Order: sequence, then C-alpha cells, then structure tokens
Amino acid sequence: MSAATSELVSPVSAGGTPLLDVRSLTVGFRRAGEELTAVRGIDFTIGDGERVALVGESGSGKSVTARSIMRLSPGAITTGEIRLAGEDILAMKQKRLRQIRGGTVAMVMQDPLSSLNPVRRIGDQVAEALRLHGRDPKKIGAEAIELLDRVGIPDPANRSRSYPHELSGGQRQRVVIAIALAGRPKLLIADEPTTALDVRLSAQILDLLRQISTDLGTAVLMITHDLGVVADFCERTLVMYAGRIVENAPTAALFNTPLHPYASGLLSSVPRVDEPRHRRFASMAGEPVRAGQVPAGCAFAPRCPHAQDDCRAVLPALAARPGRDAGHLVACHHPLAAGEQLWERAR
Ligand SMILES: Nc1ncnc2c1ncn2[C@@H]1O[C@H](COP(=O)(O)OP(=O)(O)OP(=O)(O)O)[C@@H](O)[C@H]1O
Repeated sequence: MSAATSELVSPVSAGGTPLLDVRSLTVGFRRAGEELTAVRGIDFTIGDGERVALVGESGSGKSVTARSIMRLSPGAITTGEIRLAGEDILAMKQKRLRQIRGGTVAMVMQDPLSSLNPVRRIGDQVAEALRLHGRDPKKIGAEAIELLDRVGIPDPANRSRSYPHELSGGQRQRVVIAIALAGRPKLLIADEPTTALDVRLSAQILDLLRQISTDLGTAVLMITHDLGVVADFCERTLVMYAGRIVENAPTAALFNTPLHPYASGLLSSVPRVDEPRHRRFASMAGEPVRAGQVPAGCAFAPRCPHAQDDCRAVLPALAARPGRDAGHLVACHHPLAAGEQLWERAR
C-alpha cells in the first residue's frame, strides 16, 4: 500500500503517521526442513484510538500477524516493516522491545487463566506490572486497586487479595485487562478475548474494552470469529485469507457491500440457536488452503465461484476500486457488484 493510501484508510496521529504501520509483512517458519509462509506480504495501518477487527478462517495468519507486532513469534522468519508509534519494531534491540511490550502495545489473550499466575494474588500481579513500567513504588498499591476498580472488579481493595481461581471467568479477564493497561498502552491487541466467556460476560468485557478505548484513546486490534463482536465493536475490519489481507474496509461498508467473494462468504453466517447474540462465521464449500501449499495467483480461486483465468495466474493487489470509497480496499480481480449475492445464506 502506498503512503497515500494508508493515510486514507486510518486516522493518523498528530505527527501525520498512523499509530501502527505494517508494510509488506511476511512471516515464515521452518518446519521439518521446509519453509512455511504463514503471512504473505501484508499492509495495513491502525490509527490512534481506532478499533480494528482481524477476521478469517482458522490458520489464515491472524495470530501470527498479531504476535509479530510484539515480535512474539518464536522461530519466525520475519521480513517487511512494522512501525509502532514511529519506531521500527523489527530492528529494535531487546531492551527497547521489553519496554514496548506492555508499554506502547499490550496483549489480551483468549484464556485468562494462562495469562495469570495461579499462585499470586491478583493485586500483586497488577502491582508487578505497574512496577515493570516504572511507576512510583510508593503509589503502586493504591494504583493497582484503582486499576482493578477501573476494569470493574467489585470491592477492589478486598478482591485484590484473591487468587485467580477465586474469581469468575469474566473477572479473571478483567484482571488480565488491568495488567495490560498498567503500561498505558496506545495499542491493545485482543486475541479472541471473549471466546471463553458466555454471551452476557462477553458483552460486558466488550463494553469494558469500548469504554477503555473511548476514555483512554487506546487503539484495539481485535482477533475474533464472532460477527457480533465485529459489528458491535470494530470500526474497520481486515479480512485475511491464506496469509494475505483480501479486504480492508470500514466495518459497515464491509457488512453492507462486501467486495471479495471470500469476505461475502464469511458474512453469510447464521445466528447460533444457543447463543442468539453471536453470529459465527459460516464455512464455505471447499477446503481452506494449507500454509505451504498456496496456489499461484489468488489463493481463494480454487473455491471461488467468480474465479477466471487471470485469478489463477496473477496475484491480485489490495487496492481501492473506482467508484468506491477510497478506504475500502480489496484484493480481487473480479470483485462483487453492489448487492450481488454469491453464497446461499446458511440457515
Ligand atoms: N510457531 C509456529 N511454527 C510453525 N508454524 C506456525 C507457528 N505458528 C503458526 N504457525 C502456522 O501459521 C499458520 C497461521 O497460524 P495462525 O495461528 O496465525 O492462524 P489463525 O488465523 O490465528 O488461526 P486461529 O483462528 O485458529 O487462531 C498456520 O498454518 C499455523 O500452523
């Protein structure tokens, strides 16, 4: 994506650059002597305070992308450019990287139990995070309680003495969010933060993240399989397929007029009977591409009802379309016309 394009698709900070600027990011792994490319040259930006969804089938490269922003993919061979608040993440020394992690950018994972230490009181874990971020040691105790209060832990002074197993799943996720906020991050990466929770708790955690994002101006990159979460929470959505971003659009535009056949298929999903508020992504005909076996041209072509010869030969670039919103980018030689229904809606 050109600099001009990236400025069109995301709000920029006062300095004129986006908070996060990812260019030509490619991430590979060596497995059994073979190189497997999980992320294949992606470009995107996130502006200050912007809430962005990253969606796509399992294995499409969402988590690898998110972890790369924190340089947390062990064994990964990463090329391209990741600039966060103007700093080059891939060239960064370990010391600075440790400051950035939890400082400029923090992560909230799906399973709060795996993020918390089971044998330490939650107040101590929040205090430890504050200490790591250089807060005044005399004020840390009070600040930890304030943070627990801010994320909605009731009676935080008493609750701070609890161990993780004494809290409900929703409260544990609130503690994880408190720890993530300790370094006052500009960007919060949330990897399926509500998947392990029931509908009511999931809605509460989403409300909390929205409140944080609004009050503190924190940008959020949210990985999710839940269409309700995307629609409710995210202003912009990035759709990934086989390691590439195939559509990058304001969420409302994506839901109303998806341009990529794959994105359109993803959106043809059903409300789940047991979880009416949740709409999971539908599965489409054909097999997802396996990393390492990506065909030439558009990786979706073998499953795509729109595919023509050029799709199988030439990789489509992610670009705006004439007559469309300049912030609605698609990587497709034959995007859908407005209102075109490609997939039967699942029942
Ligand atoms: N450490 C690793 N070593 C080797 N391959 C990896 C590693 N991490 C991820 N991969 C591979 O990279 C590809 C993308 O994985 P990733 O976890 O990003 O998918 P995802 O879109 O987040 O899927 P899900 O929705 O299931 O979490 C997969 O083929 C996965 O097996």
